[in-house]
Amino acid sequence: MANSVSSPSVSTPLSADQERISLADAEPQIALGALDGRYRSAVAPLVEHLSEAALNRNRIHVEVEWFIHLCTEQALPGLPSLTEEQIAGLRGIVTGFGPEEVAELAAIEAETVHDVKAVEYFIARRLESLGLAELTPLVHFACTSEDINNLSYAVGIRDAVEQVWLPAARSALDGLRALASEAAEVPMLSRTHGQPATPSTLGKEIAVFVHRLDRQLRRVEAQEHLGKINGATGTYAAHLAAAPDVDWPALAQRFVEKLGLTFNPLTTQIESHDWQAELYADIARFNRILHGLCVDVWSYISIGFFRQIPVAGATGSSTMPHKVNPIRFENAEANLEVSNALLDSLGATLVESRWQRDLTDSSGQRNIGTGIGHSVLALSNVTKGLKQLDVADDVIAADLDANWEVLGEAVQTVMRAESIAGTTGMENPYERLKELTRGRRVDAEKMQEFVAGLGLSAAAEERLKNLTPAQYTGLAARLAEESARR
Ligand SMILES: O=C(O)C[C@H](Nc1ncnc2c1ncn2[C@@H]1O[C@H](COP(=O)(O)O)[C@@H](O)[C@H]1O)C(=O)O
Repeated sequence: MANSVSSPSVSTPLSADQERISLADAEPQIALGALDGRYRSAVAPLVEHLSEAALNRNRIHVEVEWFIHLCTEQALPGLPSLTEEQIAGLRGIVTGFGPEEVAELAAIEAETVHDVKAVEYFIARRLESLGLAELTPLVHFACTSEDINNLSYAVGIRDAVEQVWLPAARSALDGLRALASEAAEVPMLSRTHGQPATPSTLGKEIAVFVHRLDRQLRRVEAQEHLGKINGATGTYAAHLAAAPDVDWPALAQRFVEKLGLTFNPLTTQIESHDWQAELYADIARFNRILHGLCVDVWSYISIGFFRQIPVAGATGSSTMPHKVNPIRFENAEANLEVSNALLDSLGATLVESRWQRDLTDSSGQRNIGTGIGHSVLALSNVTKGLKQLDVADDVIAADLDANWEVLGEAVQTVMRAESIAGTTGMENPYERLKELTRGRRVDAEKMQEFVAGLGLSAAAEERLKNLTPAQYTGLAARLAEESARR
């Protein structure tokens, strides 16, 4: 039979010949990325530490402190002692670095086509008004750009993690701890392989995540931030050429430690970035565990174990008015995945550099803020999502009551103990319970009838007669409570 479907129209698409207002040229600029667009408010605190402007402010900070350090240490003949006022003036270049200065620096960089050289010229411009014009050669003295960059990144990453990521992670953990404690005694059917298994409590299952996330968080807290300032190939060659009698490694170490960093004594041109890879691996592992939590909570919501508290005025679905969707956890899942894609890539690529350096790390590191930003965004959504959950004890209880066969494990284990204690008739406990329960639904009556017919000792029979799936939770409540208190 001939095809009766007519061929598609070849008329011009509707918008092709229509003029549109350019979004790319709009002022103020429209963000390309989601973090600077719809999610800006959740990640704005990171701008202080990991934006390009913050990197430049940190570069100015490092250059200025190096200038002061060289004077304080009298590293070169002829260096003056700086007055308090001059030191304050120099540090004022850092504190006064705002939007106008960002634009000024960008204009200098447009000429130098070298970002760190632009910072050097920017500082030099300001020395005159501080009465320090004759010390212009001291700016960036004996430094290669990476001396400034590695220290600036280390300061920025440290501050971003300490002041933004860790507090966000701790907030999410506080929410989880509260849930673990609230649901510590709520018995819940477990599902291993997705099939009914020995019950637990909802709180204990959440506490497992708290415990795991907390361990990763402690690794992040303990992370060292390494820095170096040893010249173009890590040999202090220029330093020694200019001032042979100075103990430059010791002077450099004092400087790095003054910045609150750990001294790296041996490098090529670049700080090796191994500590960054360690940090990103730890954050990525934290992200992965949190992703697991989001998936589990999503699934518990889906089977009704959590009810979501509707937010006044909010809409679930654009067409199905009854719905409250678990969007906070879904958003977090997606952002944790994006975060890890970047953090994994950074961790893998930053630790390699050809010979004494290549510049791939420079371009890669521009994405640190985005990598950490997507994790911060996910954390903020998890924290919000947890606040909108209500434990549905009734649904969880009904699920448990429909699965008495999970007591099979308890009965066969008691029978083994009875057999060892000398009670007769306890042969083949596992096999007998398998016959009763495997792949079958067993209700309370059937299970109790089975137990009564076993010939157990009076004490064991009493214990099993009173056991329900809801009571067969072992130490789950205690484990959850102890963990929530830690
Ligand atoms: O102290 C130095 O500069 C030594 C030099 N190595 C470099 N070290 C650090 N930065 C350098 C280097 N080379 C270039 N650039 C400048 O890096 C910027 C790279 O820009 P992007 O690709 O956007 O990250 C961009 O601004 C580049 O100009 C060397 O020859 O070994």
